[in-house]
Amino acid sequence: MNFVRRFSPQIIIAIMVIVQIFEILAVILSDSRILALVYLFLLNVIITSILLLQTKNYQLRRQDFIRKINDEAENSLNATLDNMPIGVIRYNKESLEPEWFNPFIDMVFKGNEKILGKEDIQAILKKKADEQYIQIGDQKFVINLDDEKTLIYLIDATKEVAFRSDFNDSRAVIGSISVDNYDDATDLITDSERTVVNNFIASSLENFATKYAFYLRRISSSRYFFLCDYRILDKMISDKFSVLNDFKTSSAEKKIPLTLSIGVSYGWNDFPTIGKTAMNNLELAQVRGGDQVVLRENTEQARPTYFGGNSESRTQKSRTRARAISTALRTIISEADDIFIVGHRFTDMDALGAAIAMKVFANISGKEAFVVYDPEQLLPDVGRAIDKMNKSSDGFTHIIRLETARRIKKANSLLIMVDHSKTSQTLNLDFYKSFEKVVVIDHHRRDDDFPEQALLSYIESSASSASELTVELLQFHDTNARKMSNIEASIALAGIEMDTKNFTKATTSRTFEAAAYLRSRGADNDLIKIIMATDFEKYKKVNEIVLNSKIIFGNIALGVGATNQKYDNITTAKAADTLLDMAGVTASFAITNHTNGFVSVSARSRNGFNVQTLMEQMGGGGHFNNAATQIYERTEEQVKEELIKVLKARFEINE
Ligand SMILES: Nc1ncnc2c1ncn2[C@@H]1O[C@H](COP(=O)(O)O[C@H]2[C@@H](O)[C@H](n3cnc4c(N)ncnc43)O[C@@H]2COP(=O)(O)O)[C@@H](O)[C@H]1O
Ligand SMILES: [Mn+2]
Repeated sequence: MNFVRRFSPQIIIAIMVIVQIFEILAVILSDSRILALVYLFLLNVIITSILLLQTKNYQLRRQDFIRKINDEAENSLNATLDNMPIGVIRYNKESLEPEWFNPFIDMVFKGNEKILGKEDIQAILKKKADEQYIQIGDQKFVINLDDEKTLIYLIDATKEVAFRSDFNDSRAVIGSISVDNYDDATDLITDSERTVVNNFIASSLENFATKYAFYLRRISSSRYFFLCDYRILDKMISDKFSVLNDFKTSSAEKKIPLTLSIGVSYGWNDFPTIGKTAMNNLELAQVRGGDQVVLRENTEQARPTYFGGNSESRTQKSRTRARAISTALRTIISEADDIFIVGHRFTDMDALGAAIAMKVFANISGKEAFVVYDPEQLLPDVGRAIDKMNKSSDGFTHIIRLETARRIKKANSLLIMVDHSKTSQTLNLDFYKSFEKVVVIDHHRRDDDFPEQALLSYIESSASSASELTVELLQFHDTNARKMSNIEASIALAGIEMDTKNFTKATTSRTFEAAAYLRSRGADNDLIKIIMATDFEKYKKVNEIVLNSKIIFGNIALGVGATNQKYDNITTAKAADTLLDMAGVTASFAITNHTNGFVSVSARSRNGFNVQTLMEQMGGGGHFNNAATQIYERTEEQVKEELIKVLKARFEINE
């Protein structure tokens, strides 16, 4: 009864009064009832007609009204599209040509003296796929996409981005600086010379602080810390922490062999944990060989970024640390039921030699110890060494297979990881995970994939080999309780020989001391030669890679295996070793298809060329001049291209 609402109450009362009057008149004036009924009928017809007319008028007026509202809405939508600070673009799905856009888009693009074109649509769609803002002129826009209607909405986010960047820039940064090699460099000098060194360090670091305007504080002659915000850290990152090089160069000019290790962390609030992360980063920078910055945000999932690392590790002259580690290790071993020792995957001679030295160490402490190997990952020379051990007169040699180790391991057993510190490189990840107590002894630069709960870690990247490190620990623990057998000493010496390429690389006086100790324990050169002998067919395969090599960038040798052939680690490693022996070669790389389905790269270098960081960029690692990587789902050719790209970036060659 909508139409009734159109009459006001006064009109309805007036109509009803009139009707009432007419009805009274009709009854009074009519001579008969029939006539009265006729009058009343006519009256009803008139009233009904009035009401019907009223309804029709109302409906017509209502349609006009709706039409008017629609017109107004459309006008204001157009006005909004024309005036709102949001860009709308419709594009052709196939050609990506723009079909229509609102005046705002016209204004943004014209303001930048551009006409919206297909390439702009492509750029917008790409940015959207990368979940990024698009920058047009000085403005930044968030992109919203309606795929179905091929509509792009660009929402101005310039202020939001600026605000966010201001916000991020104000994150707190804590840095911890340590001068590498300070103790050794100042050990034997006079007090006045030491003052010169201290002044040099202080003034260099003050210059660093003034250049970037951060707060620097000295803790001791070789330790400093600094505070700043992310805006300042960002500048240091852009300069790739040039302070490392500046410091190294000017200290070399002054004939002071010093470098810096810096640990930096940043984040929101929680300053104690930012500081703690910075300290952990500093430790990581030092064990990776120093002369570098390790930067990691103070969040669980953040990964470290490395800068520098362009110096080879300096030998720690002092053996105090080795003695302290030897003592700490003795305590840990004495608290365990028994000891299991593992090397890395495809355990090599150095890992086996180190494991055997650790087995003897545990035996001297009165504990039963087992060297674990995996027959599925057995290198020929390691296989020969294990055979020799098993045939020796020592009886049960305690060199056991992985499956046996799994069976006999106890809840309170200790795992010693030798010659590796990355959990991803351990002989068997599940076996590693089954231990609550872990010790790590390694000569590789430490990486982030480090065992979380290591009770003790002894990482000395300046040592030639893991065998050298463990033999040194053993020397501090040598008693008459249990002596190394001839075969054990031979295998440990074979480990040192393998990693030093027969004492031609990475040796220090400590390497020769360890070797001399092993000789005194009966290490036998003939036996070592038999164990380390090269298989004739393997030798031919090494040559296959060497013959298929060329010199790139003037002094880099790059050898590639035959595409239809598969090679094992050692063949690839030996090819890289051989290539490095060529005259004028500073670094060598061998790329092959590995028997296990990935593409393998072995990298070797000399003269201060860091191949570790190169291999890290390609997902691998290793040491400063002996590194490698394994790459899945790529061809040899693709890996070669990637390596060349990484080398170009190293040499700052633009494509
Ligand atoms: N993914 C990785 N992450 C971190 N570090 C890695 C990774 N992959 C390899 N590495 C480390 O890189 C170096 C070099 O490895 P490589 O395979 O090129 O060479 C090693 C052995 O294959 C090789 N080797 C073993 N036996 C012999 C032998 N009889 N003659 C010649 N060469 C041999 O020597 C390298 C052993 O190096 P070590 O383990 O550091 O002692 C290496 O450090 C990997 O751990
Ligand atoms: Mn090894």
